[in-house]
Amino acid sequence: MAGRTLYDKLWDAHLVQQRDDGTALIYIDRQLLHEVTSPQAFEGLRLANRKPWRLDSNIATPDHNVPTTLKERSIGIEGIEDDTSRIQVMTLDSNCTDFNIEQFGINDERQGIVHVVGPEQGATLPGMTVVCGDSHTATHGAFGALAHGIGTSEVEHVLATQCLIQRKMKNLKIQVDGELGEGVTAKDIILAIIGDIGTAGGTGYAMEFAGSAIEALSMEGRMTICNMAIEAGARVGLVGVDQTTIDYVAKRPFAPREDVWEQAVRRWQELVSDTDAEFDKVVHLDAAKIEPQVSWGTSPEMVVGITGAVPAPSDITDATKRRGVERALEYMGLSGGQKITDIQLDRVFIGSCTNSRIEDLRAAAEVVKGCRVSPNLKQAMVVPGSGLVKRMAEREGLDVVFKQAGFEWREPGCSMCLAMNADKLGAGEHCASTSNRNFEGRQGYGGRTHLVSPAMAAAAAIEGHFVDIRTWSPSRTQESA
Ligand SMILES: CC(C)[C@H](C(=O)O)[C@@H](O)C(=O)O
Ligand code: SF4
Repeated sequence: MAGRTLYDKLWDAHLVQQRDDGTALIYIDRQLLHEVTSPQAFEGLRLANRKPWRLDSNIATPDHNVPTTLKERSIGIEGIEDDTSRIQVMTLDSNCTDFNIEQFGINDERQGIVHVVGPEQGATLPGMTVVCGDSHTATHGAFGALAHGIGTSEVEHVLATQCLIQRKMKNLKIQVDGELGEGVTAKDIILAIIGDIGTAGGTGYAMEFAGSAIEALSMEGRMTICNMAIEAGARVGLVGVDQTTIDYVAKRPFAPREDVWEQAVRRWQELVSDTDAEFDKVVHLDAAKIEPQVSWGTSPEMVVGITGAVPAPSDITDATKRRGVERALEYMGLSGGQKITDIQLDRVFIGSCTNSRIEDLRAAAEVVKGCRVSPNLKQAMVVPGSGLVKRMAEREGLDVVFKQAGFEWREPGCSMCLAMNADKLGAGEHCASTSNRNFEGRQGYGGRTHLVSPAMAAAAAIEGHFVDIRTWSPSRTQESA
């Protein structure tokens, strides 16, 4: 028998029933819930007079609609000024109480973006199936877990039955070998991959990231990469389990206790693709060739290295492609051929489930230390991914570094990643953002998003435009400003 991929192994281990029509029933180990996609699911349970099948498999936290200013947060749910947001967060709260589901509520220090909270708590473990009514659930695949987003009716189905109807995907391997250059990060790897294969490149596949460059990454870096698998069209991103995975999980609140730990580790170590496993498609990338990336357009595949330029429509022969680029340039207020380093910024956002973990904040703080945010910016903000990330950062003094440089230091949540709360871009504003989507209006009506790594966002905040982090030296230190 041919070897199996990691995805095959996870699938086989959770298969309840294969049906003749190609669909299958799989068992779900963990469901994460947030306020946007759960209300109708709970309502459905209520109407059918059903109870959750396995209470302790569910964990909830509000993230999309929570305000990030201390002023609103200190009051709790009642303090949320926006009516829709307040109702959403309140509804999650009362549903969790009614159905007896564990929630890290708005004033709980463990609250945060669901994809930061799950792994941080050890609620995401190797070998699990993890679902959430959220497309960035792919993040959790960094642990060798089969994780993907689901729709609200499926949230209800999982609550009620602990199972999900799925079709098996194909296997795609993204092999990234070699060493990253100084200042080049996991975010640049995934942006470069999407730039290469396009936003449909992974459609229909479970996408496993492998190779020496992936193995060298921390869990934070691997999560950043799997987080954006969905932006490459794949619902599932995966990284095989190794010692880095196990070290991260050890002693987390929801991790297996001491008496079963060794047993769990032995099972987890099998969660890698067999050496003779066959993938339906393999893509190779050389890590050493990846530059810090900046997206210039309205899709994550519209991305280029920092030394590059915005494409000129006149160079594009394919008419459909040319029109797509023209439209994106018009929306973004950029001209063809413009150098990336010439793009002037209005705001800088460091946060989101892609890049708001402690390592991301450390990387950004390292860059801004002793510098001043450019006076040309309207705002530069740092939004930790969870209350625990925030506390850890504050213990390390990172909040002081950011504040002294002129950044706002906020409370945890999705924040400016998408315009579902008070943190928004104004029309026409350019934002260097560490998030994952740059669609039209994503960060606010008419807003213009440029996706970058935390280090690149931090340096851009100091200069007011993009710079090459590899060669940059700050023009504005705190002494000179
Ligand atoms: C609101 C939610 C359903 C959505 C998602 O599915 O990803 C959001 O988190 C996003 O990033 O666009
Ligand atoms: S941080 Fe952004 S991408 Fe992540 S879950 Fe929230 S809105 Fe979605």
